[in-house]
Amino acid sequence: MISNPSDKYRPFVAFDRDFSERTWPSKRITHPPIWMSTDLRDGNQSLIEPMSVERKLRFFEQLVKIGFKEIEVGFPSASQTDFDFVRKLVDENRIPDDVTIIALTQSRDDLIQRTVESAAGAKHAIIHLYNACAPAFRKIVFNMSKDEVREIALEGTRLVKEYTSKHPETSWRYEYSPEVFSTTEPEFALEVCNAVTEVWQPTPESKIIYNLPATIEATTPNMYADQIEWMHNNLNKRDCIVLSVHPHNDRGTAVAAAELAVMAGADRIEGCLFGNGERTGNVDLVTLALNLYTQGIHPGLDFSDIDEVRRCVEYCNQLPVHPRHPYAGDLVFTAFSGSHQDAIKKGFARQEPDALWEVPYLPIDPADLGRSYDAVIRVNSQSGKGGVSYLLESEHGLVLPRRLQIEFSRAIQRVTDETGAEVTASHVYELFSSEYLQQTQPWKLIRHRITGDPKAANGEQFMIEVELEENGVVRNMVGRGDGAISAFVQALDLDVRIMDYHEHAIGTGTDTRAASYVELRVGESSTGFGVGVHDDIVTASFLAILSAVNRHASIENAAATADTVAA
Ligand SMILES: CC(=O)SCCNC(=O)CCNC(=O)[C@H](O)C(C)(C)COP(=O)(O)OP(=O)(O)OC[C@H]1O[C@@H](n2cnc3c(N)ncnc32)[C@H](O)[C@@H]1OP(=O)(O)O
Ligand SMILES: CC(C)C(=O)C(=O)O
Repeated sequence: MISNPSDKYRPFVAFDRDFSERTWPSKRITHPPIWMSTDLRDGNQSLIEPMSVERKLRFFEQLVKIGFKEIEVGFPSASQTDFDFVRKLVDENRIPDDVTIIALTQSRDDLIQRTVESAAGAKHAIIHLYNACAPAFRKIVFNMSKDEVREIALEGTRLVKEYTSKHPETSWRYEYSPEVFSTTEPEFALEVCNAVTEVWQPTPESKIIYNLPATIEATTPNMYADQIEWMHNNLNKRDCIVLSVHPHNDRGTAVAAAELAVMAGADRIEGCLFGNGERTGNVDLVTLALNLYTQGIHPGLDFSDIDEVRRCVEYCNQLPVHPRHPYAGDLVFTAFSGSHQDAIKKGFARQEPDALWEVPYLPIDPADLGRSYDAVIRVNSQSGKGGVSYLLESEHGLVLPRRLQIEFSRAIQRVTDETGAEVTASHVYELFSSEYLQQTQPWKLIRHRITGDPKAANGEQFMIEVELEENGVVRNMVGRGDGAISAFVQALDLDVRIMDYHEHAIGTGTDTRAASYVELRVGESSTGFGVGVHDDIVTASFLAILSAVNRHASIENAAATADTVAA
């Protein structure tokens, strides 16, 4: 990089005066624009390996399924593949009646003729003609004056009119793009478009499309919006015009540019799915459509199986969609960090099925896009109790009390810190199970029998006879209490106090099981949890007590071993 970039680059300025009449900043988008997919043309021409006819067909069918009514199908005069593809669509009646195909051409006689030939016979078709109008292109590419460049557009328009009139079986429309509009003087772009209007003679019933491309994105989206609003205000016969935009993403702001352009008066947007296209891409139509959806406006495009769309596009373009791509990436409905997981978990728990969407951190309900909640929360070293407990609850129905969540997430943290890797949902359960459910040393429950006597003295209403193993040795013990749990604790004859107790059912119907969580203090030690899961709720609570006692013993043993080693 050079030390003073202003020696090499100048800020782009569209107007040589302030465009103070702008109104777009206070506008809101209230309905979707007309969408035009240029995946099969602008998207295709940017690929390392352009699509075969088979891939193009598959893409076309996907676009129709999503709900596009305008689809640019290629640059038929550029290659036999493109020409054959368009003919195949027409000859094999593959274009639904409510879909209009678009074919792009340079403004050259032979190319226009072949383009019209490719689409002739379709029910509805648009011939899209372009020529670059920006100063650098006039000087470098064409070496022409403004008048000569305007004449390229007018001559092309006359030829499109002439050749299309020979095929009245097709309902033709016309689209003109002053290519590189983004860096063209607005007055000149206006002059060319108004002159084209005089030649084409559009009507309110049969409108012309003026597409104003940011062929190269040159400035901030607000300036593009100014350019669009100025054209919107000044074009002749505005009621006979569909005003279209075609933003590229050179500065990474194509989506914003398109949105502001719609606020500024654009009726239509051209772009590609997931932002494929020349260099940094065309504007991403998926993001635009779903941005609208999250504002409560149906875009008229259906992305309710976004993974299927993504797979199709990846196959056809032979390019991956980034894992963080808005709405569609593999990781966009996944939270790794603890506070995000905690908030998402709480959000899901409170979200009513038909209420306004309010889950923190998730701008859209993944289910609306056919994504599942399962992938929402994943656990690594950045995760806290929220993610861990969400996985146990969603996968295994275990609703951990808050202090147990904290206790167990420390165990997970130790593993993720050691490995540096993500812990899968099944690994979380394995760790939980070995930490709490499979602790059978020193105590293991064999069987028990409880009898109750309501007339017995206080604290003696329940009697338990319990068979246990202590370090593999069978022991039969008896205890009494005012409940089954206190009777069991008495039978154990250990210095333990139950500090907290929770229980809940897992599942419904005949498959219902019970989970018990016990927070227990042994002697004067700090408290620790135990968990029991069983078909019978009383047995689950005994298992939870033994789990807590056994965990305490194993922690003590580990500490004693560490002391011995240190000594
Ligand atoms: C921004 C965009 O995406 S625009 C679309 C771009 N896409 C493509 O170009 C892909 C398909 N194109 C092609 O395959 C070829 O360009 C073809 C087949 C259309 C034409 O090929 P060629 O005849 O070899 O011409 P080439 O592509 O080199 O174009 C350059 C010539 O066309 C002229 N030209 C460029 N654009 C236009 C235009 N829109 N209208 C008229 N003439 C044009 C140039 O001034 C140049 O003329 P010159 O040879 O007299 O100097
Ligand atoms: C032909 C035009 C619309 C184009 O693709 C562009 O300017 O990017």
